[in-house]
Amino acid sequence: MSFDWNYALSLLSFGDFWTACLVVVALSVASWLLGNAVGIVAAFMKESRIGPVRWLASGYVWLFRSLPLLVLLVFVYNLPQLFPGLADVLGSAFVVGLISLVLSEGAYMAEIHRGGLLSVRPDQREAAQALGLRYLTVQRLVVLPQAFRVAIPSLGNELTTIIKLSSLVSTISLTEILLVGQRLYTDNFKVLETMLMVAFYYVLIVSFFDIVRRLIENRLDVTRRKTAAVASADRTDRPVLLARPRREHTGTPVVRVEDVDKSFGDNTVLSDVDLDVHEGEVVVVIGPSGSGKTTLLRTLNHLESVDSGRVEINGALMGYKLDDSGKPHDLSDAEVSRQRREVGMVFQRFNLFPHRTSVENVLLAPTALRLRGAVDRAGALDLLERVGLREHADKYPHQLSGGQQQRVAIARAIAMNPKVLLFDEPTSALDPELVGEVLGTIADLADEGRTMVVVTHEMRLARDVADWVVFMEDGRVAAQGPPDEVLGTGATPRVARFLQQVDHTAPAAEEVRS
Ligand SMILES: Nc1ncnc2c1ncn2[C@@H]1O[C@H](COP(=O)(O)OP(=O)(O)OP(=O)(O)O)[C@@H](O)[C@H]1O
Repeated sequence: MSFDWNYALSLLSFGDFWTACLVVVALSVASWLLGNAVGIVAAFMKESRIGPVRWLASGYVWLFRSLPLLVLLVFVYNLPQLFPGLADVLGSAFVVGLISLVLSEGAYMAEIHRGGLLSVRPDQREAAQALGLRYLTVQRLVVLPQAFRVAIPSLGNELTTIIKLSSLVSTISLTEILLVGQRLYTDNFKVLETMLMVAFYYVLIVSFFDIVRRLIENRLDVTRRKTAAVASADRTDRPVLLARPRREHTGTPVVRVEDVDKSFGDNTVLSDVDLDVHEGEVVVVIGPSGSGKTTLLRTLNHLESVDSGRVEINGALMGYKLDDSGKPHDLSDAEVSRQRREVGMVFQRFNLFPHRTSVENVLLAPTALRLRGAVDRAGALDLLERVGLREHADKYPHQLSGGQQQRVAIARAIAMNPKVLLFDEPTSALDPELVGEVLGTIADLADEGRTMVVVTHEMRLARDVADWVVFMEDGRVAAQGPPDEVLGTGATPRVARFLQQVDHTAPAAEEVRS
């Protein structure tokens, strides 16, 4: 018996196969889309802090990853025997196939999405929270797009798997490609010829979706875009900082910290901390590593809660409300997010959103929050102009130098027009030659009269830009006052020793004492 090529090729124009292809595509795409939705929900549930929610998701993933699809199909198909009310819905082989594939694939996709979610660095969530975005908005605009980009290759594989698994639905009489072939060869016994063409149709569909997957991957992966040469001609305001007239440490405080204590387990990180920051004042916080500077800064926008004491921004207690007996209760996510909009934050590692261009980073929060009078694209471009980066507006973070990224982060923070700007070691992650441009931008903001709290090891900032310097040691404010006093002749021996370590132009402790 010879292979009948003419017959095999004639099946290329056999209409039933093409109709069956459409059924396979519709079933596979619908299962993939719904499986993704189930998978994302299950992935979030598996990461939940609530035990029963986590157990429910784990149970689902465990059960449906263990069950063979064929068993599930037959089970779902026969459910109307137990529940006759389901006969209408489960009368269609397509619906039975869809439900079974979604349940089964959702379990696999949950693990893929969980991997994607875990790959998003926690500081991305923090940067979005610090902009005053609520939990769900943070997930939608910042976490999921980044997680999805990581998951896309594996999710593409799942679509291929689904397309192939859809052949199993022939067992419950869905007229898909395999069933069309089976019907043909039971009539004419040309098994090999028919199965060759069945294979051809599956390969065709899988190849088509492979191309689509690659296109989507390319589109979503912004890091594959060509890195335009980073122009060195952008404005780097001041090569050296100019000392500015000091502002008096008086008036109504924008930030008030009173008796704040904070521990991590047994480690007391802040103890009896008091601090006032007045409107238009630049407070620079210095001190040895581990003295609690960053933790103090993070309590100001409630990225870190306090154990006792109070933090007030513009007169409002940050993160808590007091009941009639004066007992503090946590504010809701929405209330804390609203408070955080008053406090801009710039992080040591910039924490720009890598899937958004510079201008989109600046616009993300104002657009998502739809605040009245919020900056629009023109406003965002103006802000980028102010930090000397107008011509880099459409570049992605990976196409910018560290100093440029930090200046975009500054523009992003001021786009919310906060009452106070916090800087957490804004130059520590920069190469030395890029430090000056960021310091210059901070000095410009000081000249504009912005209220700022800056944690830094840059003594130039403390000496030339600060109105008030706070020296922290072992979680306490060990000294505070105008820079000339704290860092100059009035420096305590401990501050003088610290200055000697970080700033070789400082006078030695002995000179200070004499
Ligand atoms: N989330 C956390 N969990 C546990 N311990 C923490 C946490 N954050 C900070 N700490 C601890 O708190 C102490 C103070 O840390 P913090 O980062 O505030 O100090 P710092 O003065 O900013 O130090 P550096 O100048 O090195 O950044 C350190 O001992 C640190 O290990």
